Amino acid sequence: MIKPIIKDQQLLGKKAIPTTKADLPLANDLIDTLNAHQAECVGMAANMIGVNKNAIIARIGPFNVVMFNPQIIAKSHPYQTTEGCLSLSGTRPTKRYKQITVKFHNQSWQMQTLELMDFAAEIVQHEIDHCNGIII
Ligand SMILES: CSCC[C@H](NC=O)C(=O)O
Repeated sequence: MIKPIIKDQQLLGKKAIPTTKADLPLANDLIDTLNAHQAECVGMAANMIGVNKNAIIARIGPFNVVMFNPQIIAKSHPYQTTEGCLSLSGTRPTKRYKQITVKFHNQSWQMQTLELMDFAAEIVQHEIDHCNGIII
């Protein structure tokens, strides 16, 4: 189901609760809501759709990749960039890493590890920040 986007900075400032297998259906709302905003958005965290759980979605090339309890286990090549967010007006400067390795439970609740670079890595870092209550 398409959910409204949360803009309340106090709600978005909370650290997300770890997900369990019971949270798998959340993937459908993340996919539907991201698809509804595909013109202006490349990723979302569950708290942006009103669910304070540790889950994100990222558009990686043609794929919508849902990650439960994503964790960055390696990162390299820091750089400065500027990002915007559906939950925020304007843009803000931030530090990101060009290359990351992220570990997560996928939509079959299997542990998966992905190495990501450039924009895909940037999206995942942005969404994991949301799960930690950090908005850019
Ligand atoms: C480059 S990272 C930006 C991610 C952002 N999504 C919001 O959480 C968006 O604009 O889609």
